[in-house]
Amino acid sequence: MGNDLAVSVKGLRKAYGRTVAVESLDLDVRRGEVFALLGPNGAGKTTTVEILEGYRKRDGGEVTVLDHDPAQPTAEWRARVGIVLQGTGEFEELTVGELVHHFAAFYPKPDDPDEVIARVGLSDKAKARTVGLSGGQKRRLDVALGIVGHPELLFLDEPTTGFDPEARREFWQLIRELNAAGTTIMLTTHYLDEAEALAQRVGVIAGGRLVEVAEPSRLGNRQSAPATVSWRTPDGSVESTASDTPTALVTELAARFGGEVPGLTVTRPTLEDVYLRMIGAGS
Ligand SMILES: Nc1ncnc2c1ncn2[C@@H]1O[C@H](COP(=O)(O)OP(=O)(O)OP(=O)(O)O)[C@@H](O)[C@H]1O
Repeated sequence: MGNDLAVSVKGLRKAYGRTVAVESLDLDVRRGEVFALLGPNGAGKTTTVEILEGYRKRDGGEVTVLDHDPAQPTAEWRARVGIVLQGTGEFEELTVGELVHHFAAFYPKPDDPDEVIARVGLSDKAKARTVGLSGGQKRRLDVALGIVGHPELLFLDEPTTGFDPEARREFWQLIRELNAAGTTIMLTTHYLDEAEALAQRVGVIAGGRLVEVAEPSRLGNRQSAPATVSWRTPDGSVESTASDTPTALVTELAARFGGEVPGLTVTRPTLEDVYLRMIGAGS
């Protein structure tokens, strides 16, 4: 059947000896979406993603990636899946241009390597040896190598770790452009703002199990969680109340104060608040 899921996982299990890394994991990634997998260190993200990429064997469960079982990878299937690896140090003597052209040759229908280099913002470094690139530039090169084969599905493992704020913003823009051009993207990240900025849906994994999948704004019922309304009382102390109807409360406060409410703030739980609660680390 023509499938609208790029990734389908049911009851995935993987153990390393006595360490159960992933247990009873169900997960879907829809074609065309950016899906972010969030979770603390050791949660099972890399294990899961490497099983999906066809680089680790699972112990149990059903897994389909682009209508194919990744435990039986074929060259044709691999060409449809892009993987952004962390660093390709063994090619340090090659230039950026040489390396991207070299990788393009592995694929049946690659994109134009020079266009890919431009898309990741490395045109002015095309003739530079990769050994001399900065950390952020190396990461862009990793992305170029991951996308030059024109993948339908792209895996990114912690793509912006070590980036400065400007490089992160530029990288996010690149991911959005790839996604707008039709690439399905699955990324793992420790950055909640990154998941919120990029992903249509976020999966939170903890202790090898999927705790929740939701749009970032809906995670942990964030939107409908009570708001905390705070204000300063006439004696100078700060009063705080959790309220399901903050607008009504603010209106009442405005009437009580005859206009401006001193020190007024209205907040809802941040993505970080609900995330920390989910993984059992909240205060
Ligand atoms: N090759 C391996 N051999 C033995 N244990 C492993 C191996 N790979 C992972 N593990 C264990 O499996 C569990 C899940 O690890 P995994 O690398 O999948 O987590 P992660 O969510 O990617 O973590 P991080 O955010 O730190 O990268 C951990 O307890 C880890 O120690």
